[in-house]
Amino acid sequence: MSEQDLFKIETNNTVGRYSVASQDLKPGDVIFKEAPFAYGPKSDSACVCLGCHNPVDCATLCSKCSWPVCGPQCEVLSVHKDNECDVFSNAKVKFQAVEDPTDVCLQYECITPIRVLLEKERDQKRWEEEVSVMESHNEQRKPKPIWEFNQHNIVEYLRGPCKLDRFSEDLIHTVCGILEVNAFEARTPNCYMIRCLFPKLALMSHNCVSNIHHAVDCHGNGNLKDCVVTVRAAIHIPKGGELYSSYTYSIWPTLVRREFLRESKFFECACPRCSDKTELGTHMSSLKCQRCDNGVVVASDPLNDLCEWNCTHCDYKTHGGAMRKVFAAIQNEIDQVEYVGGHEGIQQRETIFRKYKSVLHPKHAYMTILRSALIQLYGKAEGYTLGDLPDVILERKMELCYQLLEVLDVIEPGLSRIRGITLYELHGPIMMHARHQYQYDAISKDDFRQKLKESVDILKQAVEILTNEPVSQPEGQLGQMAQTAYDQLIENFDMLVETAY
Ligand SMILES: C[S@@+](CC[C@H](N)C(=O)[O-])C[C@H]1O[C@@H](n2cnc3c(N)ncnc32)[C@H](O)[C@@H]1O
Repeated sequence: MSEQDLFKIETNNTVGRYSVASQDLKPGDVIFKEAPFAYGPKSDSACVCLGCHNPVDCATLCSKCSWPVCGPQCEVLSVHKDNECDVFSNAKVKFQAVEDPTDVCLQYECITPIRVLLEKERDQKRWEEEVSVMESHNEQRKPKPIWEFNQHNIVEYLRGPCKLDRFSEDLIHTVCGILEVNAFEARTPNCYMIRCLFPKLALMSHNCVSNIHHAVDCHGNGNLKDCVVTVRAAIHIPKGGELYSSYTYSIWPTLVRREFLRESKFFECACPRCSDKTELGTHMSSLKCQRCDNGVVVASDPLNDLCEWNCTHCDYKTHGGAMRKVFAAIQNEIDQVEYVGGHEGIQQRETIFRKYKSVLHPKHAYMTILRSALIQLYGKAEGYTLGDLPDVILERKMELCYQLLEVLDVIEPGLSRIRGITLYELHGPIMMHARHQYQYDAISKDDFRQKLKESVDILKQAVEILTNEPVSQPEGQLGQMAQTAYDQLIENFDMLVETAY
């Protein structure tokens, strides 16, 4: 079946163009695959190689244009050679040395817009049909500081020193807007972030609970087919059902998601999750009431950021503005430990977890974010590998996984990457814990067999999700590992039961 059969484009006054399924879709069905129109460094990028997009120290420069690359193998990659390299070398625009190559490098702001503009000239048809019609929100962006920033760092730079004055100011601003509103992040094989303009993927409307799954397969070989996205149904989608992706981090609370969408995508999200005081029963925005101890504090009108927040049991009330401050403070605390790994990372996150346990609903977004990080650390951090963990920590890891999955089943249903990873993280502790219990005579052989089967079933679900991920990415590699582990477990199941004691 051709991809045109799987979705079609419709239009309405609220979202503009959007996509609907043109037939019933089941989880995992490939809706389409596409190569980007262009890809390149993100806005606010640090210095990266202009061929493979890995970070560089800027000591090695392209022999033709003198902008940063890893070496001769990267300067000849088409994504650089056929784009900015020509422009910079013809106009003799040199890269200005930077003190710290890991800082944001303003000179890089122009790279991806140049690539879009040059691709427009090479592929006029795709530009006209798929890209020129994209939303740029120029009118909303004009009064914002970003417009002036782009005028100075991109528009004037391209039309002046880069001698690209064949592109009008309006067109360059529109390209900047198209990128800001429509580009998706992807990771290079070394896991560095770039942005890609996928015109079909950008047709999907936003919903804070998405029903599609997209995975970008990036090989770093520097041509356009290098970064192909595969879009699948994450859950059952009936014929005529709208296809939704999520433009935000799904584990943020409503106030934060809506603010992000307002600021960067220029619309007020009113999806069912945002409209519901309880976030579809997850309570990812709710606080525990400090006055009555029985109720939870929820927004009276979640689509109004400044509404009153009330306790469900007593007359306690507060204000959306105050809640936003509370969320910002907690987010800040969590951000501070973002890169702290190992024992320290575990201790610091557990401390924050304990601190907010009596304040936030157990499934609150920030408790969920902490859970997700702790799950990754327990079982991997030094001194905390799965074989090292005592039962009490195995139990902690299982509890964290089950609680996280309860939330993910609602906000990331079906074939979502984070569900796959969490299921994978859960299967190991179940198996390990059951073996210990059996060895201590705390459970019978039949119970052990049952627990082992539960673990294998969970691993199977992880395999079904993660083997859809490209093997160029860590999740795809995890999928391969999970598949091997699953095959071995199935083959040796009886022997494992017999020899575990
Ligand atoms: C990536 S584009 C999606 C395609 C776009 N509708 C079009 O016609 O080109 C994102 C823009 O679509 C609109 N949009 C997407 N989802 C929306 C939603 N749930 N509510 C309102 N507007 C939405 C907003 O204007 C947003 O900036």
